[in-house]
Amino acid sequence: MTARLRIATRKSPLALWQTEHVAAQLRARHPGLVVDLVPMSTRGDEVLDRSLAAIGGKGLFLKELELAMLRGQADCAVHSLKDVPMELEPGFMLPAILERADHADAFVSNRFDGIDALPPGAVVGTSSLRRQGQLRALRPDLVLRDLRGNVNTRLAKLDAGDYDAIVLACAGLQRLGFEARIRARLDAPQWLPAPAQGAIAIECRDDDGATQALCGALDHAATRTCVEAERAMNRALHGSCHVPVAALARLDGDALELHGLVGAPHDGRAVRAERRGPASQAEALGIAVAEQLLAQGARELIDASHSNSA
Ligand SMILES: NCc1[nH]cc(CCC(=O)O)c1CC(=O)O
Repeated sequence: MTARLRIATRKSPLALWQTEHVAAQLRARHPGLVVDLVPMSTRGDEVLDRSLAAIGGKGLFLKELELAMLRGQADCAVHSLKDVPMELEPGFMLPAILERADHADAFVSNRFDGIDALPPGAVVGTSSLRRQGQLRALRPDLVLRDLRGNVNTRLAKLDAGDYDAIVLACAGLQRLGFEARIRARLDAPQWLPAPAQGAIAIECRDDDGATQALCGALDHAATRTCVEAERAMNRALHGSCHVPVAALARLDGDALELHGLVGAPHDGRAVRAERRGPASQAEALGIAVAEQLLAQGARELIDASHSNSA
């Protein structure tokens, strides 16, 4: 019998690119394996006129794909790990986290070279509270406007003249062939990405050993260690995904270094923390950095942005 693996995916160009990338790697690792894509539409993709928080959070992007796995229509699903809730649905696990691509955010503009070059009162598009908070902290004068939709849609809105600049993830732009649109990389330690930004994850049922064995071949241990610390920090700070939290862990031999930030999109306040620990204690490091942030008042900043995010 020919071994076959069906991968559920969202239909956005970035999701399809990422799933094709996983499929190609699986075929290379397992000669003879037949890998098919099962593209699906999710509520998170369809409802564009309301904020994600208002319609139920980022988990919406996963739900239909998880149902397909429960119904036996797909064996696994591919996600951007930064869009995966800190707590997975019971019955699911991540058999592989692929090697991280560029973790940084990108400043994209048709007129300006970077945040510092923006004139007073310039209009910057992003719906991410994390990006809004960091922009506000650097430049209280900027006008921040919502910008939703997939990467291609957001670039089109910039080109239509709706914004002076927008902020996107470098990884998504690079994957879709838009690397040339990156005017500046917004990078650590001044600017921090979303927890797990740039990392692709495969999700499957935790009772499906055959799929776990096939997908496990793509797991990248160093990336898993880093994102474990980042996600543990985020988990310790809140329950939902729609909060102004940023984190970046880097592995240097056996030493793991984690930078964390909580911002306030509305007034530009921000608290930061950083700490090093052994790679074997990634989760504890994440919790320790979260505690440092909470000791500086992070809870108040998170609650303030919640009450304003609708
Ligand atoms: N929020 C959507 C999303 N989810 C993952 C990426 C980029 C790819 C990645 O982080 O791996 C993007 C686009 C963006 O933030 O610009």
